[in-house]
This record gives sequence, structure tokens and C-alpha cells, in this order.
Amino acid sequence: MNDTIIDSSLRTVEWKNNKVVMVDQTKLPTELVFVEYDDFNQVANAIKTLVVRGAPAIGVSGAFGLALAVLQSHATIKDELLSDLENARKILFATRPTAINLGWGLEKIMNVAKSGDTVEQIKELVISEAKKMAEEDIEINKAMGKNGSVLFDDNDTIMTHCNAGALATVAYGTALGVIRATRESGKNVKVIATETRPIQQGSRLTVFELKHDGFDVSLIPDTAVGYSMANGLVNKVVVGADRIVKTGHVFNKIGTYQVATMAKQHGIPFYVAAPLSTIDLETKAEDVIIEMRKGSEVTGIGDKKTAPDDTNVINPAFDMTPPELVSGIITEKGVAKAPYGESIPKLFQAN
Ligand SMILES: CSC[C@@H](O)[C@@H](O)C(=O)COP(=O)(O)O
Repeated sequence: MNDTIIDSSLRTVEWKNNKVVMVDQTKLPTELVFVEYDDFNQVANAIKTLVVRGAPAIGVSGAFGLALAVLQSHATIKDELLSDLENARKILFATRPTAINLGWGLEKIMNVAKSGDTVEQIKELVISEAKKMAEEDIEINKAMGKNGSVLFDDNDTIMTHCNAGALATVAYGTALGVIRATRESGKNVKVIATETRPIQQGSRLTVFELKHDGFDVSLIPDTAVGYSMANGLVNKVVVGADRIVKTGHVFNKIGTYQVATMAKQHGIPFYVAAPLSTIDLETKAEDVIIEMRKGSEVTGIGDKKTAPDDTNVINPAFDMTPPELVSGIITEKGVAKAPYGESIPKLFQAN
């Protein structure tokens, strides 16, 4: 680990001197490395290879990718610039299919671009909107944290899965934002983080950022979720989400469904924290695409092989948790409870 100071000003992704700067999450927890991009194709590759990951963080990264695309374009008229942007949008959009925030961020920027008249004006509009989205992400996470903190009590031990933390957002986090806000409200909480095989976002990222932040955090293998719940080691769960549909079906990191099912079995409240930008009012649960990733993530850990050659692998990156397992959905506009078909649309009316 280099000696870069990690403090509350650390941004997972940001715009600096007409470049996109990101924490390279593939290097954590051993090295804190920042990468700098001036080409939207590099941003697309960073999203695809998980240099940057987490639904809100890839939403903002997509927006910054389009901000680079306006700077890269040689267009002299509006239509040419919009066509260059559309080309970049498609490349960025094709990187990862499940988290809706990516498409949301790209669409937001495209709409802003279309509202401009001249090439110069569009360039300014796109860059300032992308920067605004990054700043708003932090505000939204803090509002979400505050709304969620009332659901947690002094001395709770909270389980979380994957990384829905500062590193999955621009800063502060969604599920970990709720945990941070709970502590900021004066309550003492402990955290149990699942390892989250195969890419280990739990051990590499969640434990890294919570330890850095001075939390009492314990790491468990994914296989110890049932043990922890059955033995009274945990009394609440909060996770993030990559997409939530109108019916309250939650798409999140693979393994979330197992955690939620086990929580139901033990009468442990299971909460989901996500911004409104993660909610998809249009798509039906059965139509959401689950990203399937390469088998080598499962047949090895890093460079070390852990399965025989030519092993068949099924490696879905996300799963779906049905609404009957979800105790509440925490957003920046309030907490939705079942029936979600009614409470989720109401969150948008409050907007
Ligand atoms: C706040 S993002 C939602 C998370 O809970 C989680 O599913 C996640 O980190 C996203 O997966 P990832 O594959 O790491 O991009």
C-alpha cells in the first residue's frame, strides 16, 4: 500500500483537468492506485474490467465517458457531435448489462447534449452535467444514509454482502452509507462482511474501507452466512442493489438471494439501500439481463488455480431477491415497504 492519505475527500471517480481519474479497484486492498483516462474507450474498458464497479459509480463513470467523448470529437456542427456521442454511448452501454445506473447516466447526458444549440455549448453542458451528477451522488447517498439510519439500533451487528460502499459510488456508499450514517447518529454498530466470491468485493473492498474508517468489521466466507445467523452473530442485514423493478424484485450481487432467504429463516430484517436511479419502473423482473462472467473467476483465485482444467463453470454476477424477502427499500426519498407495487412509484411522486 502506498502512503496516499485516504480521507473523506477520496473520490472513487472524478473529473480533473479534463481527464477522468479513478481508483483502480482491481488493485485493492494491497495497493491504492489511481488511473487517469482521456479517451472514452479507456473508461468503457475500465467499467468492463471492474477497475470501476458498483451501480452508482458506473453510472457516473459512463457520464464522464461521454464528457471525454465531447472533448475527443472533431465535429463542427451539432448533428455530427450528437452522432459521435451516440457512438460513444453505445460502446459505454455495452460494457455491463445489469446495473441500470449505467444506462440512466448515459441517457441523462444524451438528453442534456440534445438540448444544446452549438458544439461549444453542448461540450460545456455535457461536462458540467457529468460533474454535477458526481456531486449529487454524494448528496443522495447522505440523504439515503439518514433515512436508513432510523432502522438500525445501538449495538446492532449488521451483515452486508459485496461492496455497496464508498467504492461502489462516488463517495460514502449506499448500504455502507446507511451504516456510516447510523454511526454518525451516535449508535454503536458492528459489521459482518461476506467475502463475496468469486471477485471478493466484500473482503477486498468492504473490509478495506470499513477498517480504514475505524469500524469493528468481521469477515466471513460466504458459506458462513447461515452459521452467523443461526448463532445470533447478526441481527440486521443491509445490502445495495444494481437494479430494483417496480414489483420490488431486487437484482444485486450473486449470493444476495441466499443471504435474504437465510435472513427470513431466522427472522432477521433484510434491507436494501439504493438511489432512485437504481429503480427501473419499466422492465419486468423476468426481462432483466443477468451478466454472466468468465469461468476463470471461479476456477482460480487471482493467478492460483483452484479447480481442474476444463471445468464447466456457471458464473452469474447477480441474482434476484423476491420482494417477500425484503423488509424495506431505503432511498434518498424515504423507505419503501411492501406492497412495493404501491410504495415504489410513490417515491418518484415525492420527487
Ligand atoms: C452499490 S452497487 C450494488 C452492490 O451491492 C453490488 O451488487 C455491486 O457492488 C455491484 O457489483 P459489481 O459487479 O462489483 O459492479
